[in-house]
Amino acid sequence: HEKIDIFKPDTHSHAEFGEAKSVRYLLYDVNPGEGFNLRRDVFMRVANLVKLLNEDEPWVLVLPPWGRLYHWKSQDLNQIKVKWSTFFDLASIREHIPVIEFEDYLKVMGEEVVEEIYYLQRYKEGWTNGKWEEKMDIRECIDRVPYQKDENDKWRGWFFGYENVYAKKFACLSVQSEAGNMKSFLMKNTTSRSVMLERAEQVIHGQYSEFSSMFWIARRSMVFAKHLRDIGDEFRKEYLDSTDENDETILSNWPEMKKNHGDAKGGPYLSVHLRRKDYLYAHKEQVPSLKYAAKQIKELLKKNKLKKVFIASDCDENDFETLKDGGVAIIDQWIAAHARHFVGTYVSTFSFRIQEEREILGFDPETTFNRLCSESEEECEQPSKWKIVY
Ligand SMILES: C[C@@H]1O[C@H](OP(=O)(O)OP(=O)(O)OC[C@H]2O[C@@H](n3cnc4c(=O)[nH]c(N)nc43)[C@H](O)[C@@H]2O)[C@@H](O)[C@H](O)[C@@H]1O
Repeated sequence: HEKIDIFKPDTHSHAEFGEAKSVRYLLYDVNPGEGFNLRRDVFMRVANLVKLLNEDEPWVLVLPPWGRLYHWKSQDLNQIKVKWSTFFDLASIREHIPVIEFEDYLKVMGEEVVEEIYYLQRYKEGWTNGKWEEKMDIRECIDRVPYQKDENDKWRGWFFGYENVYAKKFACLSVQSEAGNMKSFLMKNTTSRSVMLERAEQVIHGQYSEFSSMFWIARRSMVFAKHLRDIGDEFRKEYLDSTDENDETILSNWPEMKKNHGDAKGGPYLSVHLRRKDYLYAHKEQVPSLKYAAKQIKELLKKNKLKKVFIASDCDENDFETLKDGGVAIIDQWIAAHARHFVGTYVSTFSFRIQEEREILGFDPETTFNRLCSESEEECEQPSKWKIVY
């Protein structure tokens, strides 16, 4: 079973670690309230942790099936146990680290089990003396945790909708840490074949922030699945006169792809990410009315000498048909990422992911780091420019 071929021959082979070190599996999950695009950010942190672990031991990251997402409202679609390959190109991710789908992990284990779970939580006492200090300690659980021991001493909880899965060990771990610093904890304090970090969003990027190449390597490896890109490309061609050849947005294998700002021209359209729903009350000071959004869009079209606009939105009118909600959102992002000029919504991670995609494609940052303003803002601060680093 261990021989499942997820280690690319050119990265880490089992032999490199000697026969004594058998493969270990890292699982993780995120607070159920978090949206798709924040989850992608958490993936990057955990992926880089696995990258670091692989310097010393062969670890494989188990990709947490998508499902039960707060924003995925289409009722008639079966939206749990959704594989990562539905949305992402696993071969591209494997150029960075070894990964495996949860279903395949269960097959490898031969039993529906996770050996140990650490439920990450904050420190009860908060930050002491106001300064950040890296630390982690096994502590009593602060919140009521969604895992309980059954009569056979098996820990039961939500394992992505797989009902028979259980854990052998469970503990709460208070953390104030960069993801990368979990490495020594895992190597010193755990020995089981599989370890799960629950509430993985508790660890931060740290030195692997947007400003470092490590962040961007993980980000670049998250290539969208080809079947979704194809739908987006078809749409661009048919309705927006946009092709990669004309727009200079040809995607190559990410480790070889290195673009300069301004290399990409983009399709002859303006793209807008117009976030509505919860943002209408959560960020009401910074989110425009539809009328004011239309006014800004008209001005931008004129200024950029463009005639067409592509609007990605979570507004109710969208007809999602039979595509899964996550799939539609990816196609929206893909199309928005290929426009000559982009304007997003204040602090939306959905907009941030589009901006990163445009950095990878090589757009001039002036065409990327923009957002819509609300009529009530006196000063409409534009997003910071998180430029790609190689
Ligand atoms: C700070 C963060 O704010 C977050 O929202 P935010 O950033 O907009 O970004 P997301 O976390 O992705 O949440 C928005 C979700 O709404 C849908 N959605 C938003 N915009 C569009 C769009 O243009 N087209 C389509 N098709 N779908 C869209 C999509 O399912 C997406 O995952 C919270 O969800 C996070 O958990 C976190 O708290």
